[in-house]
Amino acid sequence: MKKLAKIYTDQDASLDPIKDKKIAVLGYGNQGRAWALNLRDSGLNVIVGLEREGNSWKQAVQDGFQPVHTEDAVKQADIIIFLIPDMVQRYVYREKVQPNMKEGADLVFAHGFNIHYKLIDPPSTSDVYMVAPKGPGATVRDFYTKGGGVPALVAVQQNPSGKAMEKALAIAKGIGATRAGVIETTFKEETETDLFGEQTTLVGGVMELMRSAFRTLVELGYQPEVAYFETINEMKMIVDIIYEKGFTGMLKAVSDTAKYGGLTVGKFVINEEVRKRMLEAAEKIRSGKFAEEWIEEYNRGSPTIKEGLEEIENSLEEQTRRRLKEIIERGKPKS
Ligand SMILES: NC(=O)c1ccc[n+]([C@@H]2O[C@H](COP(=O)([O-])OP(=O)(O)OC[C@H]3O[C@@H](n4cnc5c(N)ncnc54)[C@H](O)[C@@H]3O)[C@@H](O)[C@H]2O)c1
Ligand SMILES: CC(C)(O)[C@@H](O)C(=O)O
Ligand SMILES: [Mg+2]
Ligand SMILES: [Mg+2]
Repeated sequence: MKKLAKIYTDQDASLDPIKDKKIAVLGYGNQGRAWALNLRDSGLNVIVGLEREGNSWKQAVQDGFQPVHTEDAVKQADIIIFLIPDMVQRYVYREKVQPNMKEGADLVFAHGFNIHYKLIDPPSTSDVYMVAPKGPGATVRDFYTKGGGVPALVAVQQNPSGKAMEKALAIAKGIGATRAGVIETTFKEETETDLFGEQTTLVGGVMELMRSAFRTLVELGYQPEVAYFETINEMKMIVDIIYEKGFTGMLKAVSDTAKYGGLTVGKFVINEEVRKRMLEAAEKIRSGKFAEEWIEEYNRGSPTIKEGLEEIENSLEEQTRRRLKEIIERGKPKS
């Protein structure tokens, strides 16, 4: 049998190792805002560090922080958390963090990309660890304010103090993750599985599955509104049941006709060919080829992202959603 994962919860974690430390949260976007607010609400000493006095700065001020420029946050910090885009981290590290950080300050990540692919080479005197929430930033904040927490992975890359894991667990506790549970991993495992998940399932796979089904129905002459409700809108309801009760619970909640069709046609559509492509996607991540391609895309000004977003925004799926928005809003539960 495979070794069971090591899981930590609230009883295994204490805020003590970081309660007297100054924590610099660099970035105030998806994760940055959630972490800064949760860590502050957990009684920790947070300073928000930002590059420019732009939208993030305004948002941080509105949330009661007094943001400072990155280098000023870094100078004071015992713990420096990178919550800026992955592609930006190495430049900010090189230009603002490394020249200004206190010797031995901790470097903390929410995703292993820059360390695993060796884009950042941290000083040997720093603890380097990761707390990677397994959910979007807005959910990290939402669950925390409602007494819960989004599960996370923790990993230690460098540990000159010998206390890196205790501090990783303390941060995980501070953002609410240990209220759920935190799994110990490595930078390699987190980086590769996170990229694989977002590409093949969470972001790419699910979206393209829904879009392909929508387009098939529309091409066959069915009304786009009917196709939208069927192949896109209902997904949330089905996934909510999977979240609450697993696949078994979901299969119980649908008709026998849906069970039979789902159990047979699901495998016909998502077949061995698709699995082969999933393996290819994993290989591209593991070999570093995906990282190389993404760095190159970013260096060219991310044209593929820009085109992709524009194509989706103008797509029939999104046009249909805009038409159905009021119905969807009206139908949402009121409490
Ligand atoms: N988005 C998520 O929910 C999520 C989930 C798990 C892990 N992560 C990881 O968390 C980290 C942050 O991701 P995110 O999605 O929260 O980032 P984001 O795109 O929301 O980051 C935006 C913040 O970074 C700042 N920023 C943007 N460009 C910058 C630049 N050129 N220089 C300096 N600052 C800049 C912005 O001002 C803003 O404050 C990444 O390592 C990511 O992989 C994200
Ligand atoms: C929220 C996700 C997809 O899980 C995260 O991994 C990201 O990169 O945004
Ligand atoms: Mg990711
Ligand atoms: Mg992820």
